[in-house]
Amino acid sequence: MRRRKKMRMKGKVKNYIRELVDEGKVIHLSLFDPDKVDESQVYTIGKKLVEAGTDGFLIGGTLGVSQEKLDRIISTLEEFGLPTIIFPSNVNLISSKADAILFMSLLNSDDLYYVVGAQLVAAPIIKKLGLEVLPTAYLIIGHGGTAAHVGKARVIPYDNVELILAYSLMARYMGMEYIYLEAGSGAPKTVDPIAVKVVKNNVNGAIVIVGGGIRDEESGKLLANAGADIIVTGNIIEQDSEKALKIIKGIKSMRRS
Ligand SMILES: CC(C)=CCC/C(C)=C/CC/C(C)=C/CC/C(C)=C/COP(=O)(O)OP(=O)(O)O
Ligand SMILES: O=P(O)(O)OC[C@@H](O)CO
Ligand SMILES: [Mg+2]
Repeated sequence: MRRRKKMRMKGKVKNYIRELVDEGKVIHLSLFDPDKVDESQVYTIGKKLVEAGTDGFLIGGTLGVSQEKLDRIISTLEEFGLPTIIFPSNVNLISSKADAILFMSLLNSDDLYYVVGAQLVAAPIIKKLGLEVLPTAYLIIGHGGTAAHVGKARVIPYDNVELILAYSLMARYMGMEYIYLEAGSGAPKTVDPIAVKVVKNNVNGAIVIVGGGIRDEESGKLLANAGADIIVTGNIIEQDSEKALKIIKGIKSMRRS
């Protein structure tokens, strides 16, 4: 594989995503959880994911993420010249090595800390580090997983499309540009494609990210067809990287009309 020239994506991630979306492409982002991944495998797995067509990397986890390991994993993934985007669970996951951060607010949390508290503490640090900010509404739906527990989320039922849409509209009206519909890492079921379709069709100008429990090509394509702009997979990369490559290839073969 021709190594993409090592272009710094700092400050260019938002445009990179927007261009891919405008070209009618469905974006795939590979999630590396520093607490779960074997560091010696990061380059090898990353290389396979890039060859399969992944568009960039999310790096983050809920528990057990040390700053040192986070930095080392980001630096390794930087080699591929694709965006490295922090997927934070708390303020300890801010690293100058990354190109951007999903500046997430867990809008359906019962704890203000996860709505505006962590964000308040993080903001001046992000400014100092010059990290590009992707303003994101993080909505935990259905199963929720570790993130729901840690983030004290009042999980939105899978089938409550009306509520998912209301949260998404609220987020957009507050100026957020990305809406992350999260079923939770390792969820037994993904977010419902119907919910994705309703959000994509009704929330003007938002980039819709979908993740949680996507374990096969079929579900990846279903969610992409329903309107997801960005598909995220994490656990399947850790558990069955061959399957992860299939999911990526399936998504990357799609073109929006
Ligand atoms: C903006 C900043 C710096 C912090 C706030 C971030 C927020 C809103 C956190 C609240 C919700 C939360 C705990 C999000 C975690 C997102 C995440 C890293 C999910 C990935 O989950 P995994 O850690 O991979 O799950 P498992 O390890 O259980 O598979
Ligand atoms: O690990 P999976 O289930 O792919 O989920 C990805 C991401 O949405 C987790 O927060
Ligand atoms: Mg984790």
